[in-house]
Amino acid sequence: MITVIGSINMDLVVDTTIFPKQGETVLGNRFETVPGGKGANQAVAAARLGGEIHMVGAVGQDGFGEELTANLSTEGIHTRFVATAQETATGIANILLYENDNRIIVVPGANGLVTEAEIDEARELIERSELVIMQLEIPQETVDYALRVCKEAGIPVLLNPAPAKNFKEEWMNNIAYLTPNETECEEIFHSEIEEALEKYPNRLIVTLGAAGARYYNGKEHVFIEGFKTKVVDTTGAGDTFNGALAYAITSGQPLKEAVRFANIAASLSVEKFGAQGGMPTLQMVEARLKG
Ligand SMILES: Nc1ncnc2c1ncn2[C@@H]1O[C@H](COP(=O)(O)OP(=O)(O)OP(=O)(O)O)[C@@H](O)[C@H]1O
Ligand SMILES: [K+]
Repeated sequence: MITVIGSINMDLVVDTTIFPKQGETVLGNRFETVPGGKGANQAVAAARLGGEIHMVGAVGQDGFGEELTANLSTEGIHTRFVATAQETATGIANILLYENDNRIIVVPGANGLVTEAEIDEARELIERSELVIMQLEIPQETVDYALRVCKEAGIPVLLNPAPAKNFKEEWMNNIAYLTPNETECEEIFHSEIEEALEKYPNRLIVTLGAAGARYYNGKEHVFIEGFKTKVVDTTGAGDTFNGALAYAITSGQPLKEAVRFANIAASLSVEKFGAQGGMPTLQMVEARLKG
């Protein structure tokens, strides 16, 4: 059983060919609301593969909150510890798609109210988990506290350090697996990737986009190649990688196989639109692994 402690957002996606200047109004092409937030996305990725997943987080007392909680339940995720905050709205990400790139404004809302009290409430659940997954879209103090709770209980933590600016290197003592992409790795360790990897053998796994992922096994650098595929939308690739890595590790796969499994799962996710849209089932990953 895996517990995910993290963010739950509604992504408000606007696709436009004209970008407004200050004070200007333009007409966009398309608008969609899609469930997101790194916490929820990683929970969905692991659940699609068949993992038993509990989510710890918060939404507001509004329509988006209801919709997002229902979405998690539909994916088979336990939501008993998804709190409904009275004081603030559900977290949102306002995503503007423009000229094959994006501009994003995140309003954390209820995600900012995932506090130590919520961790205490879920403590019994956390202590029963085989693995806890976290990211950095909830308050830093909460991550700090949850890491200490997990350390005391001997529960391994997989931490996806995004956004990287919220990471503290002292946390490494309490982290079993850290999964930055290359930019995040440099931002966190202020050194060459090789040097950081050698400092944390079998614990620091750096994702390399289409190229796959790498880590250091104590003797040599290990590169696990990505699976070449036709990309539709890479949103959610990192989240799929993390959810799948957690699932594979708790299924008893050695690190090398687990990273290969996560690469394959993430390669399937980039073939479809949206963060959660392309997250694969176990059968889909196994079929691609067999080639
Ligand atoms: N174009 C691609 N083709 C195949 N696999 C991909 C591609 N892009 C990403 N992946 C897979 O997704 C994983 C995570 O990608 P990446 O290193 O870009 O992380 P990220 O920056 O956190 O992703 P994102 O923020 O886009 O979700 C990679 O390790 C790889 O397995
Ligand atoms: K996708």
